[in-house]
Amino acid sequence: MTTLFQHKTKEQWDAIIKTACTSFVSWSESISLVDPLQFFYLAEQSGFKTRFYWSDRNNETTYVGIGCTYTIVVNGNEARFATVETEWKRFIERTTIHSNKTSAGPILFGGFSFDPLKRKSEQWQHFSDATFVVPTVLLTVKNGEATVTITLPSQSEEGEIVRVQQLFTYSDDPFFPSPLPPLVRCEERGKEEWIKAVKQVIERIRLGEFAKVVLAREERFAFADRLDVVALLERLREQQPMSYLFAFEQDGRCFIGASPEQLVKKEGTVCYSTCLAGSIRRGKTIQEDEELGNWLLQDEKNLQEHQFVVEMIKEAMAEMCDTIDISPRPQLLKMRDIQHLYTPVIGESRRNVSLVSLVERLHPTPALGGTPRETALETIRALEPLDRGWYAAPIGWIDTFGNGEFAVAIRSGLLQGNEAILFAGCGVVGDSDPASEYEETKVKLKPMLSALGVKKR
Ligand SMILES: C=C(O[C@@H]1C=C(C(=O)O)C=C[C@H]1O)C(=O)O
Repeated sequence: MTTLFQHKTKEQWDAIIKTACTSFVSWSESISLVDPLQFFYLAEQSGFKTRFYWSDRNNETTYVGIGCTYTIVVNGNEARFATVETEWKRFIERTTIHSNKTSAGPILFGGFSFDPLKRKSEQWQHFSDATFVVPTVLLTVKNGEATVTITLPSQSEEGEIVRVQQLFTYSDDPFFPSPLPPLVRCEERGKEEWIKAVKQVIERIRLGEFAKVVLAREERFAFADRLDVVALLERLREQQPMSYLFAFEQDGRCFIGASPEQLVKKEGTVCYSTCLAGSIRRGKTIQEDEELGNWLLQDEKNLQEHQFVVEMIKEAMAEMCDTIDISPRPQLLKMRDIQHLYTPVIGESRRNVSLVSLVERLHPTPALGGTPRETALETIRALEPLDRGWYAAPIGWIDTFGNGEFAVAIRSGLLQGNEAILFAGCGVVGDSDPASEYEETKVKLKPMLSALGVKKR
């Protein structure tokens, strides 16, 4: 065990890099346990412009990525999933990997946009339809053990190595996230327009055009000062311990959230997915909470919304898996601010089924798009008064063995300087009531709002 690579001299680094006859070199070492957030914080201190944070909903795996040695960017609808997969394979072929553990090594981390056919708005200009990075420095914390993986081009610039070294020299500094600045303004955008869209969708469902469409909206918040991603992550980690925590930051813009929804996870041939749709707030007392939960478990409208998701995920998993296991009825998933109908799915994947092909097949499920998928997407494109960008889309990681996990990036927002843009949506079916759907989006904004310290509006 070493403390964060401090022992390595410049000559030793040079020796590792220069002996590689591939384009990239990656090596991993165990280090003493470090708070992943402190590591994330160090990136800024050392002047790296790209960083990401990921921890899964069971807190089994946390990744912090700093810098970017390799980037995959795809714009447009054509083959964005296949391109990410091919480019990742190409990268692995061109890299010498020194790692003493099978579970440690470089990963590819990134996300997709919800709908590449939607015209990109100004705020999402810097987020492509697929952006994935292999970080220069990766911290992996798995089951209480920490590993650092450094990945560099074999022709690394002198400065790059110095910067990585510098990162480790800061590593013992205490970390002080800045306090969150007070809210100065909030903008509830297009409430009337959104409610009108919900009404239109309800009418068209009743006419039999489609069965379910998810409509989302955004709210904008301006603060007195710059928002500190570290402070926000620290609060999300404390307030939403059962969620996927994610942040992807490039050049001062950060997409961040705490999502309860797994899209898919692959571990060897075992695949996991979840159906999550149908929602109600948490009760103020234990009794009220139970009553609300029981109501949700029996409410026809919510069960129908949920069933569309179950049917689609079941069908997709059955195509990709030899066997699947899915419970016959939903259970409750209780998060801090909201409870959902929840049905987990497990499958044994067919040969040659990759994680990225599962992501492609599953996105968007009717929990975020609708049923049937294509008509729902066209309706969202035409009626929804916003560009979702990376909201409601897959975000996650893949390792060199093809294992990895993607969450659905909901309960999320985009941070830029003093501003936060938050997103929330809900499934609309024939029996939906526009005013209640609007209230539901308010509940779904709560996780990000509480993390931002915004209480009553
Ligand atoms: C669309 C969101 O959430 C999705 C929609 C749900 C619903 O309609 O009940 C529940 C969980 C999520 O799949 C969101 O949080 O923004």
